[in-house]
Amino acid sequence: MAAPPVVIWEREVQQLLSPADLIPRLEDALGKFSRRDAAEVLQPVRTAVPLQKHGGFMGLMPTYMEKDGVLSTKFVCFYKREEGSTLPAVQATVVLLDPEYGNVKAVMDGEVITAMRTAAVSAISAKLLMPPQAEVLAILGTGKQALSHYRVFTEMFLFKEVRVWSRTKQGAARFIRSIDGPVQGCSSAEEAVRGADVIVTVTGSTQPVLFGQWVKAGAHVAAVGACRPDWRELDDVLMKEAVVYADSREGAMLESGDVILSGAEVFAELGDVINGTKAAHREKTTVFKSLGMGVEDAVSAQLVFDRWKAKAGKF
Ligand SMILES: NC(=O)c1ccc[n+]([C@@H]2O[C@H](COP(=O)([O-])OP(=O)(O)OC[C@H]3O[C@@H](n4cnc5c(N)ncnc54)[C@H](O)[C@@H]3O)[C@@H](O)[C@H]2O)c1
Ligand SMILES: O=C(O)[C@@H]1CCCCN1
Repeated sequence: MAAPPVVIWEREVQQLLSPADLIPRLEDALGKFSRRDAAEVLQPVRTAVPLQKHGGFMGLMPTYMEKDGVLSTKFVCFYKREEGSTLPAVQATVVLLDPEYGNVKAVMDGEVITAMRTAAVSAISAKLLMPPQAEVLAILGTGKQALSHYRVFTEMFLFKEVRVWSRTKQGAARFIRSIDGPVQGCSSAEEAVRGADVIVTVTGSTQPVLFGQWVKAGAHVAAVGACRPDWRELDDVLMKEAVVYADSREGAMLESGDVILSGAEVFAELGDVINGTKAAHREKTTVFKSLGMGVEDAVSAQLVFDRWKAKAGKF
């Protein structure tokens, strides 16, 4: 009989994971995913079960990395929350299994993993696609992902100015209080993004919050929210003018309202750029449409588990 699973919760995951260690593993995983070699990564588009009564979805994100011996799934519930709601917008748990025996090895909090790996993948997109000498970063939204994107982007890049916009004054004030570094609060999304070299959209909006006419030619946009086929964060002008990259082409075609409803073409996956099979058009306006992938959670969870074992002196 297999040993019972270990439970690794939020504070411990936080202590065991860092963007600097995660980024090379995520780059490797994105490249493997885009090679579509079933022995490297098997990852179907997530199943989303509607939670009609609560205005949300339960996403199931299984992944198998045969060569690396990693089998995992994330359960993630995400909701469209009304303004003023105190309930969380995203709740996640990652389960790591033994691919040979099929038993669960570890159950871990998925909040820190989701926050960190999503921001790290956006930072990889910026590293590959933002204009050279990018000076101004703008963040639209001030929730959990906004915080993790601020932390990872300011750790990885040197911006002269960071701007943030929230739909509420309280949201912006809370964000500014909780970060440890300079940031300029803006009273409109337009004010925040005009002239910005890199723009991150991390809102719970289902309608466009970023419009192409505001975006400087050559800027890079990492679009992280709007993960349902009828939800938007970006308008048609931006989607049609930009060169569009995605984490998963299939995911974008099935889940991204920004891609589906604008009719924009996905030029490449981030993994294609990492593999050198598609160009990084830094000289053009670029959009990275992030939907989030199970393989990102798989490598993050494996890293947490390896570190946990080393710390506990196990195996
Ligand atoms: N791509 C990925 O891998 C990935 C991973 C996690 C979360 N997400 C998505 O990113 C978004 C942010 O997630 P989070 O965990 O930071 O949520 P959160 O609830 O902590 O923050 C959401 C932010 O969006 C703002 N917002 C909500 N509705 C808005 C509207 N109509 N207009 C403007 N602003 C609005 C809120 O005020 C808040 O600042 C969500 O859409 C979530 O589903 C994507
Ligand atoms: O990949 C993820 O973890 C997220 C969760 C929230 C909805 C979008 N995708």
